This record gives sequence, C-alpha cells and structure tokens, in this order.
Amino acid sequence: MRVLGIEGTAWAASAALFDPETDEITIESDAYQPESGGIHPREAAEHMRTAIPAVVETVLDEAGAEGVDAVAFSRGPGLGPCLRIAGTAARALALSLDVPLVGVNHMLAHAEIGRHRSNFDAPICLNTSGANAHVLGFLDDRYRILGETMDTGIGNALDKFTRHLDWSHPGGPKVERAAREGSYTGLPYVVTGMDFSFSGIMSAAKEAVDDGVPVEDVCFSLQETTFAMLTEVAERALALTGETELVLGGGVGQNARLQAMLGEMCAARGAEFFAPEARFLQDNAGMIAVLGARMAEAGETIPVESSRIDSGFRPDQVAVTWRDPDPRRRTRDPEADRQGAEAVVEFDGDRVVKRRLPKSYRHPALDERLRRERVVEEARLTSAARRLGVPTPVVHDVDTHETQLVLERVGDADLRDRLEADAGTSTDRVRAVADHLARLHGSGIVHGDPTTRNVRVSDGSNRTYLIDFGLGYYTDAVEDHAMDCHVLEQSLSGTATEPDRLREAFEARYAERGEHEVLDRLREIEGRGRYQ
Ligand SMILES: C[C@@H](O)[C@H](NC(=O)OP(=O)(O)OC[C@H]1O[C@@H](n2cnc3c(N)ncnc32)[C@H](O)[C@@H]1O)C(=O)O
Ligand SMILES: Nc1ncnc2c1ncn2[C@@H]1O[C@H](COP(=O)(O)OP(=O)(O)OP(=O)(O)O)[C@@H](O)[C@H]1O
Ligand SMILES: [Fe+2]
Repeated sequence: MRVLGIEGTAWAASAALFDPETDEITIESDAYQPESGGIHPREAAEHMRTAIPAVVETVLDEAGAEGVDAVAFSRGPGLGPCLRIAGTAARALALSLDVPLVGVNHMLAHAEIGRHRSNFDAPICLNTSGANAHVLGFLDDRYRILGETMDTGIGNALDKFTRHLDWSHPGGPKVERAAREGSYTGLPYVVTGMDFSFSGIMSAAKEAVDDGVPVEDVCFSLQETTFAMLTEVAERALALTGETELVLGGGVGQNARLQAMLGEMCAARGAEFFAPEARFLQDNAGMIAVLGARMAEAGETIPVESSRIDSGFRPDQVAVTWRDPDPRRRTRDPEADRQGAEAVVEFDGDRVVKRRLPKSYRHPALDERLRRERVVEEARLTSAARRLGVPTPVVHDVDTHETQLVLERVGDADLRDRLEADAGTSTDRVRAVADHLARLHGSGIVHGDPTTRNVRVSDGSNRTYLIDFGLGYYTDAVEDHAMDCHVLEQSLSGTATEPDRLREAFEARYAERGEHEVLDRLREIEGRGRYQ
C-alpha cells in the first residue's frame, strides 16, 4: 500500500510518498520563514496555499500518481488556517485519484516514526516539538499521555526567548549554537511527577540576559535545565511503565545535547534509545505517510464528508487499531525491578536504603543541587506527613552528604502492580490515596509525584502508604494541590486497564475530604489547550 502524505500544521508544507515494500520514503518540503517575529498563522496559511500543491506535484512527478493507494494528511493539532488548507488539498487529491483518505494525528506521527525506524516493540516516546512536549506510553488500545507541558511546547519556549534577543525564527538551533560557548548559571527547575512547565524558566532567562549575564551562558543553562527536565520525566515514564526502550520525536529532538542526555540516561539504566534522522524529527510528511499506511492497512480510512480538521487533536483521543498491545507489560516481575527514576533502592530486612546517585546526564551543579534538595525534602515531608496521620515510612537515617536515606520498608507491592486486583480492592486503595492527598493538602503539603509507583499497598490489609516525597514542598496554592491530583490520575491512565472507574472513585472521595476548588482547578488543568 503506497501512501502519499501531506503535512501542513504550521511551518512545513510537505508531501511524501511511502512505499512499505521497499521502506523507501521520498519527502519534499518547503518551509515558511517569517520575515520578523514568530509564526504568523495567516502568513503561514498563505505559504501553504501555494507551497502544498507544489510539493505534492513534485512528489507525484517523481513517484507517478498511478501507484498511490491512499492519501494521508495531518488532521491536527496545529494552526487552524494552515490545517484547513492542507486538509482541503488532501481531500481534493483523494477524490481526484479515487483513493481512500486517512486523517493522521500529527503528534502520533512524531511518535510512531521513531518506532518505525527503530523497530522497537513498545517504546516510551518523548515528543519535543515546537508547540508540544509530552511523554507517551502505549497501553491496551491507546497511547497514554504520561506527562506533558503545563504551558508552552519546548520549541516555542526557546523561540520566544530568542525573540526577546531579536534573533530570527526559529530560535532553537541558534540557542544550540550559542550554548557551545556558554557555562552554567542557575535557573528554576520545574517538574511535578511527569509534568513540567517552561514559562517561569523562560522569564528567569530573559531577566538574566537583561541583567547582563552573557547570552551564551543563558543559552547553555536553558538547554541544561529544560533538557534535564525532559530527560528526567522520560526516565520516570520508563520506571513507571517498566519499559526499556525510548524514542525521541519532534523538531527540538534534532538538538545534539538533548539526544546526548537521553542516550546517557538510557545507557545508565540499561534501556535502549533511538532518535530518528533529522528529516524525520522536524515536521515532515514522511511520518504522516508512514503512519497513514499503517492506519490504512488496518482499515482506518475516513469518508471525505467527516474529515474535518481538529486543531486541538490530542494523541490519546485516537483508538489505535494498527498495533498489538504491548506483549511484555503484564509479564514482568515487578519486585525484581527496584530501579526508580531517581534513586537506587536496596532492601535490607525491614529497612530500605535509598541512594540518589549522581546522574551523569545532568550538569554537575544542577545534579548536586537537585539531589541534595530532594533528600532533605523527602526526609522532612515523609516525617511531617506521618505526624498528620498519613501512612508513610519511618525515616531511620538521613545522610545529605551521600544523598542517602534509610527508611522503614512498607507495603508488599506498588499500587501499579495491584491495579488489576479485584475491583473493590483497587477502588478502596485509590480512595485511600484520595484521603491521604486531601489530608496533606489540608495542611499545606504537596506530594509532588503521587504516581501509582509511589503508593505502596499491603496484600493482607487495607494499609496504603505514600512514599517518595522528594519532589514535595509546602504550599496552600490550589493549583499545586490540583496538580497532585492530576499526576495521580495521569499515572492511573498510564498503568490501569480501566482508569475511568478508578479516577471517579478518587475524585468522589477527594470531593468528600478535600477542597472543592481543587477539583474545579483539576478540570481546568485537564482542559488547558496545549496548542499555543
Ligand atoms: C503541531 C505542529 O505544527 C508542531 N510542529 C512543530 O513545532 O515543528 P517541529 O519541526 O516539530 O519543531 C520546530 C521547533 O524545533 C525547534 N528546533 C529545531 N532545531 C532545533 C535545535 N537544533 N535545537 C533546539 N530546537 C530546535 C525550533 O526552534 C522550533 O521551535 C508540533 O509538532 O508541535
Ligand atoms: N519505604 C519503602 N518501602 C517499600 N518499598 C519501597 C520503599 N521505598 C521505595 N520502595 C520501592 O522502590 C521503588 C522506587 O522507590 P522511589 O519511588 O522512592 O524511588 P525514585 O527513584 O524516587 O522513583 P521515582 O522518581 O520513579 O518515583 C518504589 O516504587 C518501591 O517499589
Ligand atoms: Fe510537529
């Protein structure tokens, strides 16, 4: 099945032909370059109007229209005016060639091209593009968003920073070049579970430049900080799901420093890492044609009448019928797997020794700071939570120099590995987590990382413990309390076959025990448009 792909979500007018028999992918692209500032949606759409027919024609000239069995196009997410033009071109072409039409989710295409090129079975995918940044895992029939940006995509964040410097668009490659001459200066580091945000860091970076810190140093630190955050959440996703493969997607993925950090993180934990070639990382129609072919083979074509574009199209909205469920996810031995994202954990009788070893992918100054802060916070908040009546391990010893804790060993398993227990029991356990979080929030404590791997459960009783307070802190901010709930729910989605029932149970109990405004804010967080 030879598929012609069309891409036009924002800046790249691109057409491609994919032939699954030979695995040959011909791509023809024409980039929109703003005269000044960032991408102007109307101007970009004007570019699409002339450039898309031209790139399509070039590809058809090369490949011959007779051999095209389907037309695939980026249905979203993206800029509405651009998507509409690309969509119209795709529909017209499908009708004139008399072949089926396939509507592709652009972010799934970024993810799947890595799987396709690597031949990995079930990788975690880190998408780092202009308007998006998220970690995806595949479970049952769907990609799950395990974590994502709470404000802008990573590329847009870098581009906005360089606009402040009056550098031309796109800024990402220029930051990379300037960073080669830079040295480290501190910037905020913002990670909650597997979610993260860039706006505070970017404001601090602009301020630093205005205050006279050399631009090269700020560029260097921007990369060190934001890429370490992305690497950390990718590692947390590997630890949470137990997967051992990672693929990278999106335009920022062309950055050599980001690739090096991810490669180093994976090597250190015995996982495999793959980054596709640059032409498949930046927006391109090749990835649309490849996923389009998979979808068409599985019968996922759409009638022209119902092929509307969707500028807010999220990757977890797509029912995935073109690949098998992860064959390994359910057969691992969870208790053999003691490798967290941050720490190495060893059992010593009824005690647990938790060491945060240096992470070689992180800049040493940042690494030192994070490990020290987290050990101190973990010891302090684990004990504070206990005093509030929330079951947590007793802290036996804290060594900030060695960044090591000795904790009481609690529970028999991580909640992650008991979610498929009988419905009543797993619901009760999730309710207990709601009790614990509501109680912590009531006293101004945020856990910071309440995933299903940071809840320990006992098999013989209803005891449910919270562990791993290293990302916790004190605040009464509703937003931060809601983020805790969001992290828990996202991890349920990433690890449970039937997350909806569990999420409902969590919220019903939190509504009884916690503040209503927190759940209202939770709705708002979930509804935040990520395309900006
Ligand atoms: C929805 C769609 O339109 C959008 N596409 C997109 O953002 O284009 P993409 O090609 O994936 O990424 C472009 C971004 O990638 C950044 N970029 C390109 N090369 C870079 C480099 N070497 N280092 C850092 N950033 C880089 C650019 O600055 C720009 O922000 C998306 O995928 O979010
Ligand atoms: N006190 C404890 N009692 C029993 N098991 C524990 C305890 N602390 C940690 N573990 C086990 O070790 C695993 C990793 O521990 P922990 O979550 O604290 O490390 P981490 O590296 O910070 O992980 P992450 O950042 O991925 O959440 C836990 O999922 C749990 O199975
Ligand atoms: Fe993209």
